[in-house]
Amino acid sequence: MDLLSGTRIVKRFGSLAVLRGVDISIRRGEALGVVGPNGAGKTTLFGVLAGTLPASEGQVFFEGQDISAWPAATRCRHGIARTHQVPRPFLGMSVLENTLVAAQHGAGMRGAAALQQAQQALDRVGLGALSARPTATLGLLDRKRLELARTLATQPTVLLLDEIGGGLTEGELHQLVDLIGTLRDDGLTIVWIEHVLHALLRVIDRLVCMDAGAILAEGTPNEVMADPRVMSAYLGGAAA
Ligand SMILES: Nc1ncnc2c1ncn2[C@@H]1O[C@H](COP(=O)(O)OP(=O)(O)OP(=O)(O)O)[C@@H](O)[C@H]1O
Repeated sequence: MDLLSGTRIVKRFGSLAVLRGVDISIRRGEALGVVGPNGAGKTTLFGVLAGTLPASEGQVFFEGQDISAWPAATRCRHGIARTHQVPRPFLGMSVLENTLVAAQHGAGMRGAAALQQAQQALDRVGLGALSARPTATLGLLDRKRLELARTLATQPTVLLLDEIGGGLTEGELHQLVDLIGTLRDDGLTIVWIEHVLHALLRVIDRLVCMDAGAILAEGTPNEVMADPRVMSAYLGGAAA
């Protein structure tokens, strides 16, 4: 059974149809990559799956249940967590405080349990020793780690990662990919939108390519990358 899926998802902004009947299935325990040219609708699809954007048409299912009407906070409590393309941690707070907020608001935890959950999430991403640091002093890789810790503190079943590799040096990206690989190996289901293809390919089992609000191709990474429609979508996107 799929862990998370969307059926015939349509999303319109006014008269603009940004998603045009997308069917997507995410299997429990898999790492699924999502690629596609700018404006393909990838982030919008994440919004619909996570519940921050209401779909205009279609349904979202999680663990066999129709969750289309669930608000984002309810979906988060049930284990659907996402990172954002532009993370917005509270810069005035410490690393631990930021993670604690996620444990409290995302997972509904309180007191010592929330604190323990936040500390474990920081240890898991390698930020345990920096928990007292003001968030504003973190470098980019550590901010990405913090973004992951904030999602882990909500006790997710599935992680939706939106271009978390952006802006890193090759060496930093390597470390981030290793970290995401350990989360996958721990059994988390991962859906990762990423333009940096070689990073994605080190983690994912399956790949989906979107273009113009629809799924153009899906399958093993090799199958999708060899699909001529995928190449022409990228060239078309670059020329646009
Ligand atoms: N709130 C909104 N109102 C109107 N149009 C929007 C809104 N959000 C997104 N769009 C449009 O929807 C289209 C798809 O955007 P989306 O961010 O989902 O694409 P994407 O595939 O994630 O692109 P990128 O790789 O550049 O992040 C774009 O044309 C974008 O301008």
